[in-house]
Amino acid sequence: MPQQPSWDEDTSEGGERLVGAAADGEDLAVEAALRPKDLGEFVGQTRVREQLDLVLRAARARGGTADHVLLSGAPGLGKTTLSMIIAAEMGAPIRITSGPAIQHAGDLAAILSSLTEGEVLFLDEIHRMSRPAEEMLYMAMEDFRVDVIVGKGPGATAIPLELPPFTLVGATTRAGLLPPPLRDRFGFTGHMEFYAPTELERVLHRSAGLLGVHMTDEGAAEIAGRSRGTPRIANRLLRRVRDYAQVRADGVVTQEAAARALAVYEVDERGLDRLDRAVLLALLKLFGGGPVGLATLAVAVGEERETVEEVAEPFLVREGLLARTPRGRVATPAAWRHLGMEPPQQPASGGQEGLFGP
Ligand SMILES: Nc1ncnc2c1ncn2[C@@H]1O[C@H](COP(=O)(O)OP(=O)(O)OP(=O)(O)O)[C@@H](O)[C@H]1O
Ligand SMILES: [Mg+2]
Repeated sequence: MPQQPSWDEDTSEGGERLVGAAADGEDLAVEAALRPKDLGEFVGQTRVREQLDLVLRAARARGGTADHVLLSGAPGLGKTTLSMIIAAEMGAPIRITSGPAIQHAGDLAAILSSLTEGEVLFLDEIHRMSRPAEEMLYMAMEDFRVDVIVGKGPGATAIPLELPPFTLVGATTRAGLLPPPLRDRFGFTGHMEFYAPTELERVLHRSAGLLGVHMTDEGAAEIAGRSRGTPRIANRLLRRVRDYAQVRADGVVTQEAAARALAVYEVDERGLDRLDRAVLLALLKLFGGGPVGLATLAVAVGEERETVEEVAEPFLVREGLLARTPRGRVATPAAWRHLGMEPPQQPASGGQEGLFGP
């Protein structure tokens, strides 16, 4: 059975985890300063960047408003950043709101009717908008018009309201949850991928420059490898390593300082933290690599079932360390090797032959 990617892996932990992808309070405070301001500064995402560049250039050349843009991808990959870049590149103001903030269609009508021509409306977590608001948005996106309903029951009347042309930028961690009629109304959809280590090194060098931190190339590589493909995590780890370098070394972020600092914070070379390793270790040591049921595995690590399933597993699956099979959780040979053990020659129990190919 194919694994459904789950991008919401870190939403349940309140951002307390050093390698959690959701923004915590400290992130929010520094992120504004670290956000790239234009497409040229935006690292990686080559395809999305090139496509978006064309969309925006063409719109500018026509002297018009850019098509509506949908950005999808895991937390911390740069959706909010890109929405601000879109506005900056168009020389347009940006209005920021989110799906959960729009409870009633009236809330949306109020926002839409106050937009100025060419303005960018950023709708974060667009998959969490209420149904009536969503339907109002369809018409607004397509015809730049909304029907404001006045009154109730049989006497209710719809008053049409013209809107100035605007660009909607929607962001979602779950593109699959968007109703097709909504998805179809975006002229351009950009899917954000996880970043390669070399791209994260560039993000880190840029951030170190802005924060006034001295960092060697090796230091950047060490942090990048532990950042789970996510710029937000890379920037957060950089701040922790900077602290360590200040207090225990000469302030320079070297490979050694980074490795030692992140060992203190229990983030290993591959970006696994204490919980991730506890899950793998239980799976290997107590259950011979599985298969074992989720409930049993959760008891063995002393965590809630949901914590194991939603917090630890998505990254382990993504890294190819753990597989979810109909018979239970199974460790891959890579998991054994990651924890410094030899994978067993024979499959842990019968019937697993062929699970990982020849
Ligand atoms: N391509 C990039 N180049 C440089 N820095 C980046 C890039 N993408 C993201 N960042 C940094 O990562 C941080 C998080 O990015 P951002 O807030 O845009 O993520 P997001 O996709 O909106 O996350 P969420 O789903 O949690 O809202 C920003 O502070 C920004 O500095
Ligand atoms: Mg965001």
